[in-house]
Amino acid sequence: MADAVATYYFRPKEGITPEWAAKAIAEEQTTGTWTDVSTREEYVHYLDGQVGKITPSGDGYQVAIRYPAEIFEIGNIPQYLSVFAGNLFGLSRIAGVRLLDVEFPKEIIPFKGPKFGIEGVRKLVGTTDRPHVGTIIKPKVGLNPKDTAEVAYEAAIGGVDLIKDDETLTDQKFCPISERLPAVMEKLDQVKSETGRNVLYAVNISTAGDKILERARQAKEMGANMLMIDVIVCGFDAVRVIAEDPSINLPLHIHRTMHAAITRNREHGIAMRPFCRLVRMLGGDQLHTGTVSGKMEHDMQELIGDNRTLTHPWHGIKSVFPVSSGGIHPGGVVEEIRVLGSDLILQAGGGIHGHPDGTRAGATAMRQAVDAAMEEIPLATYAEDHNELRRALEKWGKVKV
Ligand SMILES: O=C(O)[C@H](O)COP(=O)(O)O
Ligand SMILES: [Mg+2]
Repeated sequence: MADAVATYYFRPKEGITPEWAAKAIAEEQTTGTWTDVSTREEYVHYLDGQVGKITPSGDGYQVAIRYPAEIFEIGNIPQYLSVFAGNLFGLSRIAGVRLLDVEFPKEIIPFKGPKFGIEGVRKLVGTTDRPHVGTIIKPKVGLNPKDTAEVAYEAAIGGVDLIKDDETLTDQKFCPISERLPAVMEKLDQVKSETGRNVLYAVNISTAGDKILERARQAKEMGANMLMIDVIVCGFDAVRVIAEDPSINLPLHIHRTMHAAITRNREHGIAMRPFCRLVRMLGGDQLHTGTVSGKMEHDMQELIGDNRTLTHPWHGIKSVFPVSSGGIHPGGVVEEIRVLGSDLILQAGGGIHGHPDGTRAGATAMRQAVDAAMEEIPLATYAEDHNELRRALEKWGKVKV
């Protein structure tokens, strides 16, 4: 069996050598502890972590640690995480340590991955190469089911391919799924009969571990055509449970609320990359990875690499649609596509519902911006005879998000 290799950035505290720190990580995560122990029998050493070459990186170092495949309980993601990303973060002689990436050998990926992937989602929507445009209904909480459906209709008729709930909207009293989902689907059916376009609605089924599968099945019965999961707060296994259930068979939109508590610090925590790999192997079809032009903190090189991790060939597992979301508006669309390519979902909440002429015009403006980018026509030129785009650029063209 091939080994798994995890790459870490780390910075030892003063007086601690990088060699000591890297060995401490490898030992803590495999067969050692803070001192030698008489119970570490000779026969357990085949599970030892192997420390690779240590190279300087920023204010610290980078190292690859090889974990023998046998240390993993195949298919047990909580256990995998405890190996790659467990106790090591708390070692007090190391000032900071960040898990940057994991090379997973095929042998420890017993999962089927996305059922749809980029190609499958494109088929549902009926596109070939342009980026998809999505919207998050705003305000993120508070609207009743009827108004939610009305906003969804306006966005869909204006041109979006995808509508999604926001991360904090689940099944509260003011907008229960049992009323919201049928109301939105009815409006999307109306859009289908009026325009022929198939628009997806990712209803947020995030909930407790013992309820999520039931909630997913109920959503399917109520006519859902996509499901959304907040992966960090629900846990990675939530994606697997839903993706593997044969009765569901719907594309999964994966939001990463809370990720920045883990991913944002460049010196400590876990980069987005390992999360991208986990979501892909576990069956997410779309995943938020960040934006080039939006409101959330990001590192451009990491973002580009994260999106590639989702879209490039990998162990024969289907690709995942990367989602740019958070402070996106028509003025940023060209830059997003230039840097991230067109296998991308551009999702705007404020950047659609905040359009001076309302949601429908906001959705149309986003689509016009995508068309301009695909036709390689400068946005300002395209806006001259596309009123919705012009009005959006007047409002946000010079705004620093
Ligand atoms: O969940 C998201 O991605 C955000 O709610 C995006 O909202 P915004 O486009 O208004 O920033
Ligand atoms: Mg949100």
